[in-house]
Amino acid sequence: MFSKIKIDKHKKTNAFDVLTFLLAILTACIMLWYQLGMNRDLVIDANNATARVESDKSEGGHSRVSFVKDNALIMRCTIRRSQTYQYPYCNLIVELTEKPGLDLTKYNQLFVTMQYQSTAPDKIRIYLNHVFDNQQTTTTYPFKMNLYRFNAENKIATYRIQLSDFVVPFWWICANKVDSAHSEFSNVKNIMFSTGESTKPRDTEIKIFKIALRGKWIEERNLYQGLLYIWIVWIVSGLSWKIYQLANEQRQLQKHSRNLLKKNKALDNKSRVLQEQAHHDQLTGLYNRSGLYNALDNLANNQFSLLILDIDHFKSINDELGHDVGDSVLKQLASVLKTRCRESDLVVRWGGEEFLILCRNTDIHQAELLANKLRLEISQTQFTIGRRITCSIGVAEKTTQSFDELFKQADLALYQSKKTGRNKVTVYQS
Ligand SMILES: Nc1nc2c(ncn2[C@@H]2O[C@H](COP(=O)(O)OP(=O)(O)OP(=O)(O)O)[C@@H](O)[C@H]2O)c(=O)[nH]1
Repeated sequence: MFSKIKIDKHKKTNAFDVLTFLLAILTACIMLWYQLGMNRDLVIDANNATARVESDKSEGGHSRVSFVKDNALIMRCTIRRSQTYQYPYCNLIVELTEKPGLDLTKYNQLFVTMQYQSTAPDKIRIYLNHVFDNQQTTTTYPFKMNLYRFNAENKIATYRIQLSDFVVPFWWICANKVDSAHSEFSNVKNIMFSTGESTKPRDTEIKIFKIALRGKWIEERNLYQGLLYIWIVWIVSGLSWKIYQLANEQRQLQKHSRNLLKKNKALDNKSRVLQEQAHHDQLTGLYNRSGLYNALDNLANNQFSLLILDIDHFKSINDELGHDVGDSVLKQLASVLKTRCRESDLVVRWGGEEFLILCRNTDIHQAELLANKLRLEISQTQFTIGRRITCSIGVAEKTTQSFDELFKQADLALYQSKKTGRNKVTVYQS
């Protein structure tokens, strides 16, 4: 009878939670993958590299340099002082590309596998030489030198250098007459290994076995930003979906509640009708026994009198004219009783041709008067059957006795009326 509202909230919540959990796992996997892998590598092997050497000779220096390619790029250099050039050096230049330059911004680490020997201690310099691709540059040099200095050991070792640790050397800033300069890697032509800044005469050897550049497929910032956006979109969509679901459920509940109210009202009406029917006699419409007992509950402390009215020789009407005619007499008599009694009186069909009239706030004398009035009225009523109908009445007053006792007293009085000739009113005498 009642419609069920389908709110599968639990299932929906679970699906959202499971998907959120999966997204969290996926996020963790991506972050782990990023830390352990997701690398892009550019490897320059000594055997395949294009390299050359140079010394300060071109600038008036006396240093000597030689180059050998034998499983490694080997530069041997003798640093010598000179009167004409005061910064002696040797350079081993490894070309990255034949084209103008390589974009190294996608890389963040430089790995160099090398060995360094020197008769006097000094640092090594690595330059990443960025070439300016427009001809309008105002600098003295056509390239920007990104420098990193470090102590190399006299054994084969791999050095890991962050590209962010490269700086533009002070002499380059001075030579180009600029206030400051930031390292730049978008168009790097070559990697240059240079002897240190010491002017002390010495013999040095630099062996380069392998150069590698490593970067991530995606920048760390972009990755975390992307993940953040995905989570924001997910949470906002999830919340919107939940709000939509809640609104939907609320609508359903409101609809259901309206339906229930309607049904409740209909049931109330039906119950009222059934209650009315249960308390009334179907033939006459008067109260029945159940209606009387229901009314008695509210009359416990009230003063009232009881009349029991019984039609005289009713059986003969039934026998002679038929049951239907008898029914019509009962209906007509009920109508007379209803019309003649007060609103506050309770007119009851007790059963068969017997009626009870319960008169509120009525003493025995008033009740007797009413009984006689009714008896007279009935005896003078023109019944449709065209026969005179009379009735006998017994009257008793409620004092302290129970209703059953009161009924017995009125019934005794009725019996007296019948016994002494009918069409009579008898008042119970205790
Ligand atoms: N038509 C009809 N008759 C009923 C109904 N209920 C009871 N009766 C009849 O009422 C008659 C009552 O008869 P009795 O108890 O002998 O009483 P009476 O004939 O009125 O005789 P007294 O009461 O002694 O005057 C019976 O014939 C019942 O069948 C009813 O609902 N309709």
